[in-house]
Amino acid sequence: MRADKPDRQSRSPGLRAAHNRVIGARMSIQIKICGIRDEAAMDAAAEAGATHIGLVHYEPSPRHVTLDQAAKLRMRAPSSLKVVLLLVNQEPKPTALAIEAVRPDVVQFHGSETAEWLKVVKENAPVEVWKARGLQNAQTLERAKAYEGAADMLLFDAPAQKLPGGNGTAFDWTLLKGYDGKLPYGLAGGLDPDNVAQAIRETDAMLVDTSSGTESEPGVKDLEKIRAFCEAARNA
Ligand SMILES: O=C(O)c1ccccc1N[C@@H]1O[C@H](COP(=O)(O)O)[C@@H](O)[C@H]1O
Repeated sequence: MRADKPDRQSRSPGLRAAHNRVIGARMSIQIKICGIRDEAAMDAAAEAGATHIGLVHYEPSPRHVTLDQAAKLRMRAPSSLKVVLLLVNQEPKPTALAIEAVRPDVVQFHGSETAEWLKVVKENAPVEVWKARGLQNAQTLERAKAYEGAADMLLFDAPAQKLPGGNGTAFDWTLLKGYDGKLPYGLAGGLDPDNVAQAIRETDAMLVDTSSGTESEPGVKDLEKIRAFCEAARNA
């Protein structure tokens, strides 16, 4: 399923998959490069055809950017890129301040935020809301349905480790074959230029997201890997 289909949320997963198989070649996957910390990486992502960049505002992460740095990158972002602000378990006031300072297109909640909390954010700010979920088994997939009506998209990632995300580990994508929820989903966790095409072919994800897989070391983007990731995703 791809985001540019207006009826995507009402289509059953079985029909969605069939739809992708029939016209997938004409529809484009959305590509997010997360952990952007400077303009060179942002420009490389835009030139390579990424649709989204992620700015991680989470101090324990090697990709952390301050609100000031995030706001500057946001202001200089090319119009082809949607800017995603990544937050982890922020209290209501810091969340509101972060959204006001950065003015992102999307907020990605990557902690244990509840559906009720996401609804409050959506009611108060003109942003798209994504909820990341670490996927362990069929039960965690089922529990993700709690975000229907609260989030615009789910982002399935590997279960949390040292960090809640950004650990460079993949999960068992076959779990997603059992997904029968109403929300569209994106795929994250250990994606890199070598496995992203397979991930797109084997799942019904509308977006692929990479952080570690496009770095030379934690927190340092590799521009060549960004290009290779986008090319592999576009050609999948
Ligand atoms: O990138 C981070 O440092 C990060 C920190 C805290 C929460 C999420 C984080 N990143 C997100 O994690 C997934 C997977 O990343 P990876 O490709 O496996 O490194 C992705 O959604 C990032 O946006």
